[in-house]
Amino acid sequence: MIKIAVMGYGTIGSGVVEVLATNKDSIAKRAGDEIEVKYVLDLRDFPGDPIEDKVVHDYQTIVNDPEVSVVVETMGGVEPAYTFVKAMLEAGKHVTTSNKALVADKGAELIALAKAKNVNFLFEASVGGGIPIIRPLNSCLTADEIEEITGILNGTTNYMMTKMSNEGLEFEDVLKDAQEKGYAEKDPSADIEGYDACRKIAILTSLVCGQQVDFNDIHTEGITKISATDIKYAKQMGRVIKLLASSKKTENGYSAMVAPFLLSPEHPLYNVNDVFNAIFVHGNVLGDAMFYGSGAGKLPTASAVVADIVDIAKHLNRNILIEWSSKKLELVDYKKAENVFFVRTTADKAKIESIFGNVEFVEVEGITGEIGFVTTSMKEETFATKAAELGNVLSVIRVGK
Ligand SMILES: NC(=O)C1=CN([C@@H]2O[C@H](COP(=O)(O)OP(=O)(O)OC[C@H]3O[C@@H](n4cnc5c(N)ncnc54)[C@H](OP(=O)(O)O)[C@@H]3O)[C@@H](O)[C@H]2O)C=CC1
Ligand SMILES: N[C@@H](CC=O)C(=O)O
Repeated sequence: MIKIAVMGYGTIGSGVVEVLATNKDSIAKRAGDEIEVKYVLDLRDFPGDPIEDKVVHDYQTIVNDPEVSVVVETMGGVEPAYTFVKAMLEAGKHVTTSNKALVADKGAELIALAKAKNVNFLFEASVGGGIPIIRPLNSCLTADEIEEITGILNGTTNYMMTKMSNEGLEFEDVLKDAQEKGYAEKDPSADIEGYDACRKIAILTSLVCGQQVDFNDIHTEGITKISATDIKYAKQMGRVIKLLASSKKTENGYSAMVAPFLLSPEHPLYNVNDVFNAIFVHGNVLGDAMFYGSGAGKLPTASAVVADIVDIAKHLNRNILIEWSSKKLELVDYKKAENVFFVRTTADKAKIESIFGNVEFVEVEGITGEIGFVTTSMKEETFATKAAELGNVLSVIRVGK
C-alpha cells in the first residue's frame, strides 16, 4: 500500500481523490500497489465529504508521518506551497504538483532537491492540464533539439475567445462562466493578462534548454484589449484570434513571447476551441508534432496528477532525471523578433501608406470612422517606431504565419 497526502482540496485536489477512487483497481495494477489517501490538507473542513476524517490543517502532520511517501500539491501560488513542498522533499517524500506558479519560479531548485534526496518532483499537470507534454519533452523527444514550441496554453482564455467569437458573448460573462466551470485561476487576471500562459511557456522552454527561464523576461500580452470590433475584423479576414505562447530557438538564442494572434484556417492551432489546449512542437529530427486535449478542468488535470503518482510508484527508489539547472537562460530581446501586424487606426490611408508602405487594407461593413490594415513582416522594434509615428492606433494584433 502506498500512502499519499493531498495538499489543497479544491477543484484539482478533489479531482485527484475522485480519480483515485473511480479507477482504483486499474491504477493499482499499473502502479504495482494500491494507493491510499491518508491525509487531505486544507484550510477548511469538509463535513459530509468521504475525506472528512482525513482532513488536517498543519502540514507538519504529513512531514512527520513516515507512512506517507507521496504528496500531491494542488493548493496553488508560490507560498506557502514552496515551503510545504520543500519540507516534504527534505523529509524524503515524493511530490507531484499541478501548480505552474511554483514550478516556473522554483522548478530548478525543487528538481535539484528531489535528486539530492533520491525522490521525485513531477509536474505533468502544470502545463496543458490533461495533455501529456512534460513527460514527452523529458523522455520521448530527448533525441531532438527542440526548435519551436507554440501553443494555446490557457484553457480559460481559449474558452472565452471561442464563446465571444462564436456566440457573441460579453467578456465579463464568459469569464464568470469559466470561473464557475473551475478553469480559471484564483486570481483570474493570471489567465486574462497572459501570466499563466507565460509561466507555462517558461516551464517548457526551461525543459528543452535545461536552464532556468525567468518568466519575467518573457514579453506577455493578454486578451483584455481584444474587443468585439477586433473579432469582427478577424471574421472579415477569415481568421480567429488565439492567445499563443511561443518559444523559438534562433541563431542568437531562445526567443519567447505570449500574445494574441490572428490565425488563418491553415494554421495548426486554428481549430483549437473551448477549453482545449494544443501544443505544436518542432524538433530538428522529429519534424512537427502536436499535443491536443483538455487544457484545464477538474478531472482532466487530476488525470495528469494521478499519472504522476503512478510514475512515482514505479520509481519509489529512483530519481527520474530532469535536466533543468538553476543557471539562468538569457532570452533574445523580443523586439528583434519579426512579425506581421494587424492595426486599427483613425489615421487616413495616405498617411498609413507613407509610413508602412505596401499594406493590405481591411474594411468591415458597418464599422465607420476607422480602418484596419495588415503590414508586411517587420521587426517588433521597427513596428513600434512606425506605429508611434502613425498615432491614432486603436488596436494591434499580430498575424500568425
Ligand atoms: N483549475 C484548473 O483547471 C487547473 C488548475 N491548475 C493548478 O492547480 C492548482 C490548484 O488549482 P485549483 O484546484 O483550481 O484551485 P482551488 O482554489 O480550487 O483549490 C485550492 C485549494 O487549496 C486550498 N488552500 C489554499 N491555501 C492553502 C493552505 N495554505 N493550506 C491548505 N490549503 C490551502 C484552498 O482552500 P481555500 O479555498 O479555503 O482557499 C483550496 O481548497 C493551482 O496551482 C492551479 O494553477 C493546473 C491545471 C488546471
Ligand atoms: N487557469 C488555467 C488552468 C490550467 O492550467 C487555464 O485556464 O489554463
